[in-house]
Amino acid sequence: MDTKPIGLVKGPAESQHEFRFVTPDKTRLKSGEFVYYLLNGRKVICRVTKRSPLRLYPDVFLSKPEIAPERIVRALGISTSEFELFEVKACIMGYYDENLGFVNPRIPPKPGQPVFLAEGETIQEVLMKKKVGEMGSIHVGYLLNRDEDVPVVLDTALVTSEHMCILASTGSGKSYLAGVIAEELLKPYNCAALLILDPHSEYATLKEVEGLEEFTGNGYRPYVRVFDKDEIKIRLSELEYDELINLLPDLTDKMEALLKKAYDSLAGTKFTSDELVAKVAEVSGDPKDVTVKALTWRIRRYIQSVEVIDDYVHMELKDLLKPGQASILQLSELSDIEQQILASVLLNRILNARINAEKGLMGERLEYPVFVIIEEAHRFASRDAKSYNVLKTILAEGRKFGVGVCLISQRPSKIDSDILSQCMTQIIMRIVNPADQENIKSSVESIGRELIEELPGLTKGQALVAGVAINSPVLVRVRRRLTSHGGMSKNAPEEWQKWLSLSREEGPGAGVGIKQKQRRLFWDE
Ligand SMILES: Nc1ncnc2c1ncn2[C@@H]1O[C@H](COP(=O)(O)OP(=O)(O)OP(=O)(O)O)[C@@H](O)[C@H]1O
Repeated sequence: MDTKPIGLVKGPAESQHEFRFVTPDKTRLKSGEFVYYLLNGRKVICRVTKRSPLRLYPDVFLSKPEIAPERIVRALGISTSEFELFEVKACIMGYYDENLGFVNPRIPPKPGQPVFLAEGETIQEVLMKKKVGEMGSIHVGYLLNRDEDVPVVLDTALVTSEHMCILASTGSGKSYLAGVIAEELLKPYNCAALLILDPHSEYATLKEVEGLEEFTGNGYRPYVRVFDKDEIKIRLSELEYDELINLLPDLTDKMEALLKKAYDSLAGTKFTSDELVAKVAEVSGDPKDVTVKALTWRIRRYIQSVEVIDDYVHMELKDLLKPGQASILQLSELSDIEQQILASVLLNRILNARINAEKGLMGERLEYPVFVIIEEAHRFASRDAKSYNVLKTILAEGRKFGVGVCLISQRPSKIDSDILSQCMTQIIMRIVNPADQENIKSSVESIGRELIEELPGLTKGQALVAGVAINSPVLVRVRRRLTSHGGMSKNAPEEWQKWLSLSREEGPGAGVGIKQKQRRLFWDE
């Protein structure tokens, strides 16, 4: 890296946090790049926030597109360097002190003081709380503006305790990145207890980690368990009263009162739907009453027919959540309501099990912190979702009990802002929708306006990472996945042509053979 200054400080600093410098550099000092100045021999890292030309070519020099303005300037005997100076605004981040960690000196540089482009090593030392492969680290990718690979690494402890969100328009690479984070969490330097709510069945490919060398060490090998629809069960008696009435449509006040009485007298037992029906009849005092009949019909029609709710079977938390294991719940075949109720019941049980373990209380316990990745989070975290209340509680209080959440969404404006603002690490990729951009500006305070403006210009696999798990917001190109990505965009023309060439091979009338081959082609490859 060049150790010559890249610019000189212009005038007195605007505040303790910001200053401007002048540079002839035409290409390197983009918004989001890092520079430094020296303070008592220490390198104080600053982030470039804006760059503007100091002097523009007169319009008349630009009137003939076939003649470059530099040629006109030279023909007039003026130096082109006069027109090639830029003013750059920089925001002071701080320096790294071995004892104190990251320190903001609050002493801006003096006018005329040199400014240098920060070396990758300095950026890592000052801005990253962890190094690649260090215990408790998540290597998400590399700095976007650099040709050399400057790793961007997050602090797992802060990501998992203070929650995270990944927000972007569809197709920007959210689930690819979430896969990278899940891989990191399953590495031997993390051994996470991870649960993934996967409404599009995109994460099953993480199972490949079990056979990869990179994930083993000191006798450790991660385990990935994929639960499909038939294995995803919650017991009826685990439902809160509110969740129960949410499942039953058009309840009259009388029906609700009856159900509440029956529910309360069964509370604490592992009751079945038949027992609930019997209890409704019993507490009413008149089993032939029309309200009893109407309520019984609803319980049979709307609870006994919902596959995810079972009288006896439920998923054991200890099977779902273990250090070194990822459990992937494939929810694609469940209705929205079933998904929300499942999330609500499961998250409630997880939180209670952690509270029991931390406070030494009786009941179901989980003895270690857990991390839950929730795809399509707007479905679970909007105010009208049945899982809203428990998510709100976990986002507010989960930190104390070791329940961390990663919310992933392409519609952040639909996520309640109280919930979003509790995600203390934010990864934001390309966002085009203005309502979503506004929502991010208001709920994600740590990101400056100038960085938010970069969001529409990001391309697939590029992200803005900010928050507690890193010392400064940075622009990142996401690293390559070690496992395959389950949510690959389909290449339709390629698949159409494969299908046709197969059907030609088989010849006309070979419909059954074509179907079999086609199935093999699309699903087994
Ligand atoms: N960092 C990356 N490197 C290489 N390919 C990537 C990267 N990120 C995303 N892609 C590719 O871009 C496509 C879309 O990515 P992905 O499925 O992660 O998007 P998404 O934001 O989750 O979309 P959706 O909201 O529709 O689920 C996929 O084909 C994926 O393989």
